Amino acid sequence: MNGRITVQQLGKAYRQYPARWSRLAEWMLPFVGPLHRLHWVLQDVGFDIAPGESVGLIGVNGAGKSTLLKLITGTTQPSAGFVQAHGRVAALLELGLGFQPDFTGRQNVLVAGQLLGLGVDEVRALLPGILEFADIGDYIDQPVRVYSSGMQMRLAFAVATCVRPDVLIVDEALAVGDVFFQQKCFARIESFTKAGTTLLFVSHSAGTVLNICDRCIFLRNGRVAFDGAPADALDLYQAELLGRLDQAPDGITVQNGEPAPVPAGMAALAGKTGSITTPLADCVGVRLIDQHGNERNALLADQRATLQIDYLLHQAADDPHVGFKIRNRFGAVLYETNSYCMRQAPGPVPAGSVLTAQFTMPLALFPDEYTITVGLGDGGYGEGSFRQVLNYLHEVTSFAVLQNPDSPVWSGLVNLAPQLRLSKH
Ligand SMILES: Nc1ncnc2c1ncn2[C@@H]1O[C@H](COP(=O)(O)OP(=O)(O)OP(=O)(O)O)[C@@H](O)[C@H]1O
Repeated sequence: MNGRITVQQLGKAYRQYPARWSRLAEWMLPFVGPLHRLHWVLQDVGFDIAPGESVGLIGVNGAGKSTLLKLITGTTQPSAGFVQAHGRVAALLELGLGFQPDFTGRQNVLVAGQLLGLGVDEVRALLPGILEFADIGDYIDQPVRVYSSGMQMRLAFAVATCVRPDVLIVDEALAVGDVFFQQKCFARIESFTKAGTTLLFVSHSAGTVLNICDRCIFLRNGRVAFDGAPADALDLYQAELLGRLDQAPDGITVQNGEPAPVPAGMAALAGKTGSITTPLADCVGVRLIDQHGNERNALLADQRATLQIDYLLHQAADDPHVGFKIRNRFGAVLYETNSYCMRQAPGPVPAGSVLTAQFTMPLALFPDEYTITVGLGDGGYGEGSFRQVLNYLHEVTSFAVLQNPDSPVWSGLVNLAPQLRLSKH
């Protein structure tokens, strides 16, 4: 049945030779007998993934995740056992590797599309959508060798996902391009899974696995150590990362990193995926200012920063309110608020005036890239709804949070900055 992945007693071994010349010696002197030993990187792996399931695959470096994905896609052959993915399989593993450097992007799309099993006419019909998604402009008619690696990945992702596959295999380590493009990729992956595509997803991010997957396989030393609920698999994985799996697997829990729910009543702003512009107001500035008053797009974690948003009102507004939203690279909303929710109001603002809102806060975020969405509403009511949305700019800019050498070491999404008290009894 299309979309099913069957894996039975699967094993993969590589030959290991004691020295560089041994491979040659083994070949030239067969009577000496084998000089290699087999290094099993996957052993006795078995599972069945039903059509439409979203399954995470986790494990530390070297656990065998990439090898398993390559066996499923048929890029490499098993040494033992059986593996099959049924239906049309799209794999986002080594994106862009198949491109011919001297062909233009457009020519490569035609070739790559045919490798996916599409006819020339089908690829031509899909081309406008592919170009729109990749968004690399005139570069499409340049040879691929002049592309940046980000551009190659954009184009490769756009082609590989130009039709909905029955099985989608993604290695998140290849998370492509800038933060905006990553969000676009995740949105596309999500639309496929909603429409019934089976997803097998390698990830190191607990938040992403919990958001996307309904089941998770934890590989350890080339074997399936756990197959079941993502939260349990992540507990075990985290325990292995902490080096405690053998001692205390039950005593360790993982912060699941789920984004805070959107406050009730903010749907007027939060529910839109695109931007809204009206002739009533224009956003004329979104800037992040560090604690020394300098405008920056990269700031140190845990330091105070001010987000300044300036709106020029072309028409008088009775009760205007400014808001913002910060998302991470996976599109999760980490924080959002607006002046109405903060119980402050500038009062009526006449036409031609600029309304400036400054939100000052500690940037208690994990070092990474984030996007900012801003909005202006008029007439707040309820828990943060507006009679009228005057402007809403979805992901209008991005900024980076840099590691702060003065902060204690932590991981997760936000720095809860705990006060620690140790005692002995
Ligand atoms: N072609 C190869 N020849 C020999 N050994 C290999 C080969 N490919 C992979 N291995 C070995 O197989 C093991 C599993 O590698 P694999 O890349 O599948 O792990 P992984 O879980 O994907 O790791 P990572 O998270 O670092 O990508 C490793 O010990 C690796 O050195």
